[in-house]
Amino acid sequence: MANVCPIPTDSYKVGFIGAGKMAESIARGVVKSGILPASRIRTAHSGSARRTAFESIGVTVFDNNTQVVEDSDVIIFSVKPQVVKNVVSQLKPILSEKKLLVSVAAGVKLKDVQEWAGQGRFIRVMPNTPSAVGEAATVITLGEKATTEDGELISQLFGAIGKVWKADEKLFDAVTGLRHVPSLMFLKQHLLSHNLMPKSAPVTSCLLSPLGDLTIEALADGGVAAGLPRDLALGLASQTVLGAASMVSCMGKHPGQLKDDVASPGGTTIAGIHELEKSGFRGILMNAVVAAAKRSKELSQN
Ligand SMILES: NC(=O)C1=CN([C@@H]2O[C@H](COP(=O)(O)OP(=O)(O)OC[C@H]3O[C@@H](n4cnc5c(N)ncnc54)[C@H](OP(=O)(O)O)[C@@H]3O)[C@@H](O)[C@H]2O)C=CC1
Ligand SMILES: O=C(O)[C@@H]1CCC=N1
Repeated sequence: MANVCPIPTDSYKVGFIGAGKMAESIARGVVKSGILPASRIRTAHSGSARRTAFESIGVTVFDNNTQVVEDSDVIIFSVKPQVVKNVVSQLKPILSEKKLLVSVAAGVKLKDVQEWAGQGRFIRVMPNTPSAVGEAATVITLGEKATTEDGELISQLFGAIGKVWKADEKLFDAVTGLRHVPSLMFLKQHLLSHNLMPKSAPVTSCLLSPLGDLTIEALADGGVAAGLPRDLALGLASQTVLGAASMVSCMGKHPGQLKDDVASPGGTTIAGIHELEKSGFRGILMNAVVAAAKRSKELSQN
């Protein structure tokens, strides 16, 4: 660790390589939390829509990745998993030991990014889009060259936008699987489409609680089946459901849009959603709501 240069904790700058939906969610949440001012966040993109999305929160948008790396202390790689290798390899000459490097790419192992970068202190982070509303469920793991101080800095940064767990990298596939099944978005979508919300609030609120409980328990069981310790699985499941509900309530976006923001082409989320749809998941929830509403009506007629 002789050459490690500590990141200046009260003045560090964060740069996103990849100005997409995940980077925007983190940047929005970080600025809103107050842990970093927008003036200490930067990214790069050539398209006007993505530039405007970041500029509207006060983030500096450069024209290229080199400017982002040169002007940042913490670099967050937030491009699609399929392009991480190219991007890291291209930036390799300027990824000095002074920088703290973070990857949020699903399914990309630390040993690979470390090899592509040739050097550097890497931390792998699996966040989710409720970062934007301060309700993320984030899991981090430290690469072999990252220091305890590096881990604390990243835990604090992501802790400002949600809950953070540290876990062994071998659990990351299971974490990703558990966290990206946006179940409550479907639930609310169908409560709304059946006019069961908000008019019949007593019925839906009675139902929402046990449906939420069952959803959390089922997600946690899935996490355990995929290899997560029960405590971690339950913590992630409950925070994920809370995050999904907060996004629907706070963002003013259609739940289907929020789901689309999470599902990458050929990615993990769409694979999970495909399974849910094959099992008739939305129909099951709709039937449960309609059956409970019908029973409530029967009881009121007694
Ligand atoms: N969305 C989510 O819920 C989550 C995503 N992740 C991970 O975050 C990463 C990003 O995902 P997400 O934000 O959804 O994807 P997006 O497609 O929204 O964002 C990726 C961005 O990277 C840009 N990009 C592509 N190539 C380059 C390049 N060479 N240099 C700089 N930027 C480039 C894209 O540009 P362009 O706009 O031109 O395509 C796009 O803006 C992925 O690795 C994913 O696994 C992790 C957890 C949750
Ligand atoms: O769907 C995907 O694969 C990405 C990674 C995690 C969330 N979205």
